[in-house]
Amino acid sequence: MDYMLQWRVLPLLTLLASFLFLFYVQNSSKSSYKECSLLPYQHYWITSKRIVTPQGVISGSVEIKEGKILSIVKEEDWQGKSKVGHIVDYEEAVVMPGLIDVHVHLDDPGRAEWEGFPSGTKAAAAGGITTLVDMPLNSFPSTVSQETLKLKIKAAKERIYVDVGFWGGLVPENAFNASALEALLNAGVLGLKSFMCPSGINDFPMTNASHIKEGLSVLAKYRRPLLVHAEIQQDSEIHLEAKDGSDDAHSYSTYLKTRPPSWEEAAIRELVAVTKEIRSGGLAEGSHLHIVHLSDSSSSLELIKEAKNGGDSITVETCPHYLAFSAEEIRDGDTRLKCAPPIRDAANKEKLWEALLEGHIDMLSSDHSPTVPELKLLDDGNFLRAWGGISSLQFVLPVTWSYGRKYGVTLEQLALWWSERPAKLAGQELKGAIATGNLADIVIWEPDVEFDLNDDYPVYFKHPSISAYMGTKLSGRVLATFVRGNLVYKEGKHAPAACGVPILAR
Ligand SMILES: NC(=O)N[C@H]1NC(=O)NC1=O
Ligand SMILES: [Zn+2]
Ligand SMILES: [Zn+2]
Repeated sequence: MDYMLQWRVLPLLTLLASFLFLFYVQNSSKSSYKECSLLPYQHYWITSKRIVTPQGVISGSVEIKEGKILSIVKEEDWQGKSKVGHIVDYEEAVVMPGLIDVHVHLDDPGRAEWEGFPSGTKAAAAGGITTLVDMPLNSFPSTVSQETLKLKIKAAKERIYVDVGFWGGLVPENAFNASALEALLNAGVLGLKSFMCPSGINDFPMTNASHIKEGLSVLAKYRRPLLVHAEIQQDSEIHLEAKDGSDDAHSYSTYLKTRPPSWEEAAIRELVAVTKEIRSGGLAEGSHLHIVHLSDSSSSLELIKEAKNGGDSITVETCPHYLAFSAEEIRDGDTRLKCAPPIRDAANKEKLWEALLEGHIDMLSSDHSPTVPELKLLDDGNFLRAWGGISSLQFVLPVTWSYGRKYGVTLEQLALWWSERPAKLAGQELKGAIATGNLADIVIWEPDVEFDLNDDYPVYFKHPSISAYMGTKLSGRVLATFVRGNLVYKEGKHAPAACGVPILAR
């Protein structure tokens, strides 16, 4: 090519390449929009004989348009109504608000080999969870500042299949630094979380009552909750070091003795004293305390009931593993069931169910706290050294249903414990119920379909072998999960693109 010709052709080629590039960018963003959902409609109806609404279970249809619930029509009012849009008929399957799990450790960034945003949120979607709130610890660094929250958001971006909010950490380092806490809250955490005993994670130290009081008073201005892991180590108990390495370390009863109910009781007593102080100081407006994963259904629960009756703004959650298992049945060396506070005896479990059914326990959460199999020490079975935490994220709906049936649990109760009340705690007023104007976060499931959690079962969270539920039979199969109107999961298949969004409080 001669020199002059090159001069004319090159700019033309560059122009052509630019056009092609722009065309590609435009179209790839268009196709990724469609990849968010396995259903190619923006306006459609979900029909079923069993739709769980705050007004009860109805037979009818839910109209969804551009991610929101546009209307809910009962079957008897359906005739004569003009039906614009596609109809998906789920017949007898249950249509319920998507679950909101307010207590999940996704460990991303920093310990993504334990769990991760893609794996954790795929598991959530397959289990009917449409929103989860990520805990500030077990990832690295811990989410204790504006900067570390940014790292979380960056790690979550375009990698989450359901919506994800974040709790920030209240730790000694930031507790007396109101401007640091405000920066973290302004950056969008939905509230703060702290520990009253060692957390098991070095960069997440425990707090005392004065840290907690400071945290609660800053949070009150934002009307966001403080979540607390309520256990305080008591002196009188057997020393871990003395027992470690002995045969006893393989027996569950040894571990159980190391964390008696008095640990929970001491923590809750102290927390209630703090809320009383805040009230007497006239600072209670907007302040809210949430106790995570209650296991002790005796004295600790009584203290919570008293405080609630006295007008304190307190809520409490428990987890499916405390409702499904009891200490008596945990085999020696089965560290899959090690968690803190520990799973207690069968009588304690019965009382937990009673408290839940009577409304003294407000909600449920998974406390999905995974690790790698090596740290669960499954081969060795040393309860004192193994990682404490139960992997369960994908299974919480069928577990609550399967174990709750014998107590007469209703679909409305499931929606209350897993959607409505968690939505309120997380400040998500457009989520948590199938109601006109809300976001279309919905799970479709078949309560009577049983399945075995065997090795062939598709589990999406990492390391299913450490989950205490593997090897059990459950009832309640999730058919489909919709997040803001996107069908993100359908019968073993996820939408191609991860279109969940980070939820930031403002
Ligand atoms: N660090 C951490 O996730 N700890 C959790 N595990 C557990 O069993 N209880 C917890 O608080
Ligand atoms: Zn905890
Ligand atoms: Zn936890």
